Amino acid sequence: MTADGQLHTQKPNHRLWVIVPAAGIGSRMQADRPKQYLPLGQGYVADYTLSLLHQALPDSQILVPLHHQDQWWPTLDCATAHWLETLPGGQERAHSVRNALETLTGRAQDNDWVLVHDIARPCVSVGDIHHLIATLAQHPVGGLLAAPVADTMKRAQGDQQVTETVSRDGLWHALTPQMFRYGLLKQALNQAEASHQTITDEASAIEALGLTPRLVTGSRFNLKITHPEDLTLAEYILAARSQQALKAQQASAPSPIDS
Ligand SMILES: Nc1ccn([C@@H]2O[C@H](COP(=O)(O)OP(=O)(O)OP(=O)(O)O)[C@@H](O)[C@H]2O)c(=O)n1
Ligand SMILES: C[C@](O)(CO)[C@H](O)COP(=O)(O)O
Repeated sequence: MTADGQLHTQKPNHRLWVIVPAAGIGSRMQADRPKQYLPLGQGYVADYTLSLLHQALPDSQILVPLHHQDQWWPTLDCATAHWLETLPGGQERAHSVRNALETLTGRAQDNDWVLVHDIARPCVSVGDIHHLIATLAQHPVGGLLAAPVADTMKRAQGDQQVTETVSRDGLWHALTPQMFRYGLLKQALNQAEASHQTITDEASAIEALGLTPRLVTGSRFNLKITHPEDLTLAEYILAARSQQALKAQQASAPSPIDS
């Protein structure tokens, strides 16, 4: 990784592998198909996420754990891309990530970085991905994109009666990508599995080893599509981003008097 934070993946001893867990069924979305295959913009949710990751990390292989009954993957524009490989997912997200790490046995070295990003987060930006990689370049543990909690947080009983207000001081929303070294992440997830620990992100498995992942501030636009209204939000975010890109392109284009 060079000083400019760009990851120039040289030969095997400084590789960055990308894992995109995509074996969920999106039950909370209440749609007729898994949410990663719902239409978004000009394509599907999965198309956006995968093509953005490839744009950010063109030299990295992207491993995509899929549900064993996934019938939609072949409909993606990028399904046959050489930089992608699919593999069987698992019962939980952590199992899907573990399966991908197993696939890398004999290919990845312990010191290689592994970046894990939800397929359900199509609005992540290239800038945030590069910022995460640059910030963690020399970090001994690794870390994750995160956004500080801005709302007052309440805890409630099952009937939504408030039981307490939870201090938001030091509270962050864990986002993805999350990035750790191959050997450590494999050890952490295997340990979590062996101790029957329920984990919902890679960082919590690392924390269970007594280590301290680094939070890297990321955009709140990097939402995880989970409930129906999230898809509408994602449409707005991507539309605004392409509008910004168009304006920037127009601003940098030579005006007629320049030519
Ligand atoms: N066994 C699983 C479960 C989830 N995921 C992936 O993990 C990410 C985050 O999970 P979540 O948002 O919970 O997705 P789903 O499990 O599909 O959603 P739900 O919990 O509503 O069913 C998603 O990209 C999902 O595809 C996975 O690879 N393997
Ligand atoms: C990994 C994650 O996106 C970080 O916020 C989140 O934990 C995934 O949780 P899910 O229940 O699998 O959506």
